[in-house]
Amino acid sequence: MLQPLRILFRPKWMVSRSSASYVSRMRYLNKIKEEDEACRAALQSGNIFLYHKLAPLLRWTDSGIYQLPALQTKDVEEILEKLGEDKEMVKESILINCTEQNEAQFSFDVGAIEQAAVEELCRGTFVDLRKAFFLLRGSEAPLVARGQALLRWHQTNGFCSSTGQPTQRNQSGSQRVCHSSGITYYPKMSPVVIVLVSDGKRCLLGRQSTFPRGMYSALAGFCDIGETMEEALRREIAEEVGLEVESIQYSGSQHWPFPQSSFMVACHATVNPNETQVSVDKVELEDARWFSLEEVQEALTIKAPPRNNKGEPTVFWVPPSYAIANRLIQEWANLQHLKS
Ligand SMILES: NC(=O)C1=CN([C@@H]2O[C@H](COP(=O)(O)OP(=O)(O)OC[C@H]3O[C@@H](n4cnc5c(N)ncnc54)[C@H](O)[C@@H]3O)[C@@H](O)[C@H]2O)C=CC1
Ligand SMILES: [Mg+2]
Repeated sequence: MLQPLRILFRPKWMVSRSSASYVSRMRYLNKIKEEDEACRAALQSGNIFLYHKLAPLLRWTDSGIYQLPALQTKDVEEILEKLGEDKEMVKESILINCTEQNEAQFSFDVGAIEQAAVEELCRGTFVDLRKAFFLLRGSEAPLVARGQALLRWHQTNGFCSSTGQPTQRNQSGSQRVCHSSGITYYPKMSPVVIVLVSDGKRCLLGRQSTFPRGMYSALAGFCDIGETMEEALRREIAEEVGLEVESIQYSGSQHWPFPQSSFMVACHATVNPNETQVSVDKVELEDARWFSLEEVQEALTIKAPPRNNKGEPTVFWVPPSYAIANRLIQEWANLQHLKS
């Protein structure tokens, strides 16, 4: 049922980049991920993003977005010393990526230290990622989310679920081992399918009661263990809106940090235009309904929805551009134009 991959969107990395530099960067990253000594050396000259109880340190800019300050390891050591902490703590940093100049990037949670003191020394603020995510630059948002996801995973996997003994991380933080049982634990994501259903003329969007007022999104659901992505997609649509999909086309994927790490696999799907009667599962969704191209186009133009005096949005709007749901909706609208 899954149709062959067709590139609807051209990711930025496909545009023009020398493959040699990409290959050498990935090999370097893999080396420092796997080899403790190499990772310790990379940390010496690396960049660190600070978090406080998982809230990233950010700076508000004049252009109305947050900027992610990258601190040098020696700066973080200095801050720790100024605050009377052991500078060796910096070795707890977790490797998240490396720049095109092969500078390793790490995340480090200073949750045990007084928040305001660190904020003052760093000239930034620790902001809840839910509030900051859509106010970050497109290149920085995935990095912040990845750093947070890895820190959260380490903070919640300190003990072996088989023996109850403490687990030990490697230097990069790419795994944790229980030496008593020999079990190795790796950071985990939950696979989720997200799908934009179309009947050929309209698309189906739904909202959960927890969504901000007026916001509708593509339908999504966690994959059950042992399921293929296609099976999960078919089941979720049947469960949530009582429809049976006829065809599926893969679009793209995204790491999504909320509420925890999900691996979002985004697809388009079609239903029989003669069988479009929606029956909403009210436990999962507050509402789901068909939207015309005109309605969707209007919603796609809204950057920040107008709000009433209680601060609630007053119009129909869709998730912002970083959310893969937005990309699905945009692709669907583009396709309708090509058809007409
Ligand atoms: N990036 C994007 O554009 C969008 C992302 N999403 C994300 O997709 C995810 C899944 O969507 P839902 O409709 O909520 O899923 P869903 O339809 O599977 O319902 C959620 C329920 O599934 C169960 N569940 C099963 N496995 C779970 C797991 N590993 N983690 C948490 N709950 C699990 C829980 O009972 C939970 O209440 C959400 O985390 C949401 O944030 C949703 C829409 C847009
Ligand atoms: Mg759902």
